[in-house]
Amino acid sequence: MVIKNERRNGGKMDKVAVLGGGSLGLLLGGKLRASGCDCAIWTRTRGQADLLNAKGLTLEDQTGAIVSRIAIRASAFEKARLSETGVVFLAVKQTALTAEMLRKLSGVIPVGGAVVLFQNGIGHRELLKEALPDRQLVTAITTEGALRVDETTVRHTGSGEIRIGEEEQVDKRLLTFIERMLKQAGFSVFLSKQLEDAILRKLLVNAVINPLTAILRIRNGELIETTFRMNVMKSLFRETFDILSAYGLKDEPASWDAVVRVCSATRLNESSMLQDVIARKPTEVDFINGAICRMAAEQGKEAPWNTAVTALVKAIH
Ligand SMILES: NC(=O)C1=CN([C@@H]2O[C@H](COP(=O)(O)OP(=O)(O)OC[C@H]3O[C@@H](n4cnc5c(N)ncnc54)[C@H](OP(=O)(O)O)[C@@H]3O)[C@@H](O)[C@H]2O)C=CC1
Ligand SMILES: CC(C)(CO)C(=O)C(=O)O
Repeated sequence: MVIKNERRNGGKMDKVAVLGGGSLGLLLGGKLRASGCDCAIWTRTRGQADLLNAKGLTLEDQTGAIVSRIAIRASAFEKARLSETGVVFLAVKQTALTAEMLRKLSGVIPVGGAVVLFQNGIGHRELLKEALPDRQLVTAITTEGALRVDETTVRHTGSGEIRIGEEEQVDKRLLTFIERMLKQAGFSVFLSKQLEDAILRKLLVNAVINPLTAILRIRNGELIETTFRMNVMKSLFRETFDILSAYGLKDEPASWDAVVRVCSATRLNESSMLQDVIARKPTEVDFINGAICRMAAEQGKEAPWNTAVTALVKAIH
């Protein structure tokens, strides 16, 4: 199917955009656009934007079967412009949030604009708050699974949910707008006043599953297949839970069950850290296990397991 190549947004300001043409960005952008939202995808390279404009985006289900082909409006981030009250869904890795990137973001997102943060791990909210004063920052935690197959194809590897923080400093109408937009695109969305708990729980899951699958080069489900792997998982889990419990994480047995459940529910997934290791890209380990080590240090505790997995993941390449 040939899709009309839309005018690049030279001079045109976007009202809604997804920054990042990777796994999550293509899933968000594709589904938003398919639901009728006039959302643009901002990519790192001009080449990917050209391909998306020319070919559209192919959305696959978890078996790899094509679900839909969607006409897309894409532009390279260097050419991007956001309207005064625009919303950007930030779908880049934490490793991309360099000083240069933060400077660019502050040039593209006008005062009053909004950014929805989807990153795993912690630390990015504080970084962006400092770099983007007077913009509305919305934190999202998602258990959706996405995998970029190629520059114009994304596989929806697992349906989950999107929790959006209902923080006091964020305009309620903006939150409702974002919630409605994502729901219309087919996502399960919840506004939550207790997002901190969801952030800690996701951090725990990522801190256990991601480094071990990356080091052992196995899929999520293979982690719970042998007693040896379960023992290693349990040790990393116990240490991480103990450190996070000082920040309010509760119920160790239920938390362990949740980690095992995620392994089983996403058993065929390669974790995002394993995908990065295979693609020889920098991983988010510093913002997951590295962050746990820093939290331990603040409490005057040792974190030998988190220290070791951080070092091992970094040592792979
Ligand atoms: N994938 C998933 O299922 C989930 C991901 N997340 C989180 O979402 C975030 C994104 O993850 P994911 O989509 O998997 O990551 P990917 O690596 O697949 O995608 C990141 C995208 O960001 C782009 N990018 C990097 N630097 C820039 C830049 N300077 N300007 C514009 N684009 C840039 C990359 O471009 P290029 O490819 O050209 O380098 C890439 O397309 C991560 O923090 C992850 O932890 C959370 C839950 C689920
Ligand atoms: C939940 C999990 C582990 C699913 O793969 C994930 O979030 C990731 O890979 O980063």
